[in-house]
Amino acid sequence: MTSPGNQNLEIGEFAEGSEREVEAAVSAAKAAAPDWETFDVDSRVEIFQNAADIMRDRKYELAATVSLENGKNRTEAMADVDEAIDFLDFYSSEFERANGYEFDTGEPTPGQHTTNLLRPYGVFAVISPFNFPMALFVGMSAGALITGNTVVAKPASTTPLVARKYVDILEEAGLPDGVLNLVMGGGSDVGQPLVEHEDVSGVAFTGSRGVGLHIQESFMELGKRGPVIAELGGKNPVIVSDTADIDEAVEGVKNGAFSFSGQKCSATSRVYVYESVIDEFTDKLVTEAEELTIGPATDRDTFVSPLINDGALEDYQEITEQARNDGTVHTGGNVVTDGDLDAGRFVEPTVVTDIPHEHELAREEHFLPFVTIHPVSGLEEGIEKSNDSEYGLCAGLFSTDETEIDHWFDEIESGMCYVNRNQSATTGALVQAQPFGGWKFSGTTGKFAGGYWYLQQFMREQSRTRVE
Ligand SMILES: NC(=O)c1ccc[n+]([C@@H]2O[C@H](COP(=O)([O-])OP(=O)(O)OC[C@H]3O[C@@H](n4cnc5c(N)ncnc54)[C@H](O)[C@@H]3O)[C@@H](O)[C@H]2O)c1
Ligand SMILES: N[C@@H](CCC=O)C(=O)O
Repeated sequence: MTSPGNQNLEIGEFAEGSEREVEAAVSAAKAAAPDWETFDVDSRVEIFQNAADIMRDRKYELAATVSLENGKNRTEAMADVDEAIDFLDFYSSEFERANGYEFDTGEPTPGQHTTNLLRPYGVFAVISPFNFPMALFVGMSAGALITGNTVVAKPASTTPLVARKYVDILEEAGLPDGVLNLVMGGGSDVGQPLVEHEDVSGVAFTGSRGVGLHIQESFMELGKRGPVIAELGGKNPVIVSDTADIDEAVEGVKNGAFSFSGQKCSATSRVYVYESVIDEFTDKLVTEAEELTIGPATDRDTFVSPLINDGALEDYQEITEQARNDGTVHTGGNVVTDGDLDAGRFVEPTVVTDIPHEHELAREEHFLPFVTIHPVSGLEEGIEKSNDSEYGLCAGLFSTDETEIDHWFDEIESGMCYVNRNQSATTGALVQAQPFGGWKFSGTTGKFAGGYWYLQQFMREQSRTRVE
């Protein structure tokens, strides 16, 4: 494997698993499950707290690995590692606070004594995407493991190294053999047989809508009864009102649309701007986009980093060509090959107008530095168009009118809702403070990662009554 920003730089050679490795991994996870369930709350929590400490000590090395392997710039790579540590800290403290989800429910009638508890399902498959190779791999697998399941985990085929490092960290932190099993490889060679394996009871998946729904359907068809906890894509809308501070809105949309080159499920992708301010907003966004530094992920001042693979580069060329034909490209639309950049997959941040609301460029998730701007007559039209999507992940509003803000919070169909956030209009949720998940086709459970109702999904309830 090579680095997305420099294809002359070898990251390493990695195993490509198949059904045989899946079989061995599931069998190890199944064998380890009974013992792992008997670990008490404190012993389990201690392992994940140890892992968080090790990651804090190795933060710069891990972030550098993320940068080289998946092309995140320095800030984004550090945030990825920080988020992983936050997941470990938060899930540990939550599991501890809930006493492992075991409650004494008292004496329903004299002589009877009852407890109510949540118990693990058994073996979970954890399948993660390339774009948060540390945070999402760590977060999902920690959710499954701390609740007493054993895990077979498959990272994205483009980011195996970060996953390997985390598995080693957990081993060093005290996780017993067989509790977490890593199988590297592709979606159809490893992911699909893993999901379909008869001893896999539940799946935690983050990735595209198509793959996530396919996993859910496979589970149903096979008559499996455990959960498919899937976090899927987004087509995240932002409304800019005529009462907004336009400079703040431009800053928020620029950061939301172009950080990590738009390769975030939370990326800002369509902006509905009141007609009276759309020209000012567009001109300023174009100026800002043109000032962004495009470069290797590890360079200190790089903002726009490379695309993950050749497929993404081809998609970029295709959609920008379509935008030229069907709309107006104000800036961007080109592959960047200046100097050393021809060794990587670099592209310009792209701002487009005159694309009809119904156009697929304004409806499909592209996962690229590409944003469309659309005029609206006011808040109602902005909300109607924002909600007219099969996705419901993140949304933003820029307005200084309290009535508009309250109305938008009530009406917007979205998991994460941000008002006047110049840091980013739609990206950058923090674990625990801003739990992350999607409505509609952006997720399957309505419960959010890094939130107070996440861990329970990995467990099933049991009521125990004993007559004394
Ligand atoms: N909602 C969220 O929290 C969130 C977070 C990050 C990324 N995403 C989404 O992830 C997508 C981008 O990541 P990606 O390109 O890695 O996604 P992807 O769906 O292509 O791949 C995700 C994972 O699924 C595996 N996979 C592929 N086919 C499979 C199959 N048939 N069975 C089982 N596993 C299979 C892949 O190998 C990879 O490990 C975007 O759609 C983005 O919105 C969502
Ligand atoms: N949690 C991240 C997005 C994860 C998906 O790509 C954010 O809030 O930006």
